[in-house]
Amino acid sequence: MTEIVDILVVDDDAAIRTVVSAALRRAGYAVRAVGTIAAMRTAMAEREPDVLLSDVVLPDGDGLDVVAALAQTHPALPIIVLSAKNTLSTAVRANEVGAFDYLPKPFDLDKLAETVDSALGRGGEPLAAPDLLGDDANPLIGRSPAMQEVYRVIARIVPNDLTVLVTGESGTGKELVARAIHDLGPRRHAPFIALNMAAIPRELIEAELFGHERGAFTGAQARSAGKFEQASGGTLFLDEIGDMPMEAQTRLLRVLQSGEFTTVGGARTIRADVRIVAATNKDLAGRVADGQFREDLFYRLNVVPVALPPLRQRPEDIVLLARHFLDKAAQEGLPRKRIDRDVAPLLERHSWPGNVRELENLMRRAAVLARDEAISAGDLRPMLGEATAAGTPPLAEAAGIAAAVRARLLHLHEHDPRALDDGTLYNRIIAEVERPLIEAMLERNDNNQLRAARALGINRNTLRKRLQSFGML
Ligand SMILES: Nc1ncnc2c1ncn2[C@@H]1O[C@H](COP(=O)(O)OP(=O)(O)OP(=O)(O)O)[C@@H](O)[C@H]1O
Repeated sequence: MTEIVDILVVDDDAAIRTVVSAALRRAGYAVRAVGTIAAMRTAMAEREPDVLLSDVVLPDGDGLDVVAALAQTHPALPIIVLSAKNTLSTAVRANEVGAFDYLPKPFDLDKLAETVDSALGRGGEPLAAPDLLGDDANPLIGRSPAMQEVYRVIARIVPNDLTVLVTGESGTGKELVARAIHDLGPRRHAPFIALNMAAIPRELIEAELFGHERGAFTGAQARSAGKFEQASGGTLFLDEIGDMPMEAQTRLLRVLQSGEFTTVGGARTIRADVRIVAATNKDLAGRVADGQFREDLFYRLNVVPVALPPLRQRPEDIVLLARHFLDKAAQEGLPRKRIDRDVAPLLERHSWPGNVRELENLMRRAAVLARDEAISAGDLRPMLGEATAAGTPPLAEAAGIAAAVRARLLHLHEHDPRALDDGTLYNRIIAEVERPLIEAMLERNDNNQLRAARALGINRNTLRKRLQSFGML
């Protein structure tokens, strides 16, 4: 006779109890389903189940508190948390309190059966030490299945020290994820230190990372602690890791292998007590193939990959994020605005080359520029560049010139690829950066060309030539 596996489902929603029970019975399990914590206790006293599936918000208490208690009293019982509160902190908390897995609602019934199967196979060993509790901050917004998958990965890596590589296009939230991993984990009381490889001169990267002794190189007048030392006990975020020069890569690899580093020009060896989170918007595997990135370092960094999906692949999140950014803008003192229902299709069909950052900037601009309290599709269309003939948004759309240029190139790649090869790209992009700069400096100097040219550090004739080329003279 085959052994009967008994599953107890706790959910106050009768429809979910019915659907889940039917799916699990079809998969060959015996199922009992109850709607409250009190009823669950009675059912557990009658007979201990082989797997428990519990909702988070229950009428007589918090399901996660119950899971935490059960993880102590019934360490062998695998518990799967079902939740409609699909936030990063729910995923992290479920993991911390010792749940075997976390399934965000609505879930796929096949996935449910699969999770129950693997819970039984695993024997219910909790995934994480149940002793740390993240705070309730939910820095990441998004309920799309793609973001839920990201939360599940983050929840699993938060409690340990594994090196993480966050990938994704520019503006998808890589830095935010790195901060969340730090803020929710055991190192949260120590510093989070970020270093952007693309933003510092190549020859200074090693000194920035490892620190230097007095006189280590020209200009090194005093000893300086590097980022590894500053981040001690905490997290070191290496942004744009794909831009790290080869020599620095070799040194970083050595640190990851030995757990120690030596300051530049110094004999001092220091133990590296940091968690490394690296990020890139480049195809790092491609760089390895081209010989621009060390393969061994790639594997060391890529212990746990977290891939952030571009915004255009998670349209369900767009309106949610738009509301969040309007709220944030209002908290920062910008006019409080809301979005009309009719804007959702417009936002959802835009391609978002600058991803979440582009949406955030758009909402800030709309908060300032829209006349009514409700932002309409009519307000947004020109800001999204839909009204312009070329269909390209102005460069200022994205924050940061490098990000703006990348966003523009992506946009051209998607909408007007021929423009990328027509031989005018350099001048066009430079003009777009240069013109607002010159305009701003003229304005600041009351249209006095000589003063504006001096402030810019260019010759007055050069300034005049540029103004002519812009048709401004
Ligand atoms: N899921 C999200 N929820 C809320 N805010 C988000 C989310 N993703 C990104 N943001 C916001 O969007 C902006 C860009 O995010 P972030 O700087 O983390 O992107 P990035 O991928 O590191 O970009 P880059 O590659 O250009 O450095 C930030 O202001 C961030 O707070």
